[in-house]
Amino acid sequence: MRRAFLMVCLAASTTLVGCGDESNGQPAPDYVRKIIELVEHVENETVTHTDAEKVDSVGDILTFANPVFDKANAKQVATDQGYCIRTEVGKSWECEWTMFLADGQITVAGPFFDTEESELAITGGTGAYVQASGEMYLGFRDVPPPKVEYDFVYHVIVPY
Ligand SMILES: CC/C=C\C[C@@H]1C(=O)C=C[C@@H]1CCCCCCCC(=O)O
Repeated sequence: MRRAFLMVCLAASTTLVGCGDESNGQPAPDYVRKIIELVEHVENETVTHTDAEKVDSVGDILTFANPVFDKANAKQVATDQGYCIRTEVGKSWECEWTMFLADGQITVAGPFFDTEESELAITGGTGAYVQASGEMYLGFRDVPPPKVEYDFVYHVIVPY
């Protein structure tokens, strides 16, 4: 049974499709891995300060809702919205946000570091991304001020 399952599983596999383990004797659901590369343009962000006298303090809340472009940074393909809470002044924030793509939503949670790139966990999704998991890499893009753009690379795992 296990051998037959593995053969079917391997036969169905491509670089994007995998098979789970059989820990309880039953074939685990297959899954699709997808890499989605996007460029976020920071256009709408607001910081609500917990201490009106300071520009940066623990507990500050940053909310945002931005347009998101394709990998070539040529065409808008999505929007996002979310928030981050300041956890360590000058160093890090903790964030949650939703990416709205044409075929569904992807949610993430995790850190944003002021001077380092970060990885966030994919926490779920809707539409084509129901039960999504995986991780998202956030990278800084070198663009002339006052522009701010981020690379968002989603490594999504979706059962099918
Ligand atoms: C300038 C950063 C603006 C938007 C938020 C980012 C985004 O769109 C997705 C994740 C980012 C989270 C940024 C958290 C903190 C940035 C601090 C910038 C500031 O103090 O104004």
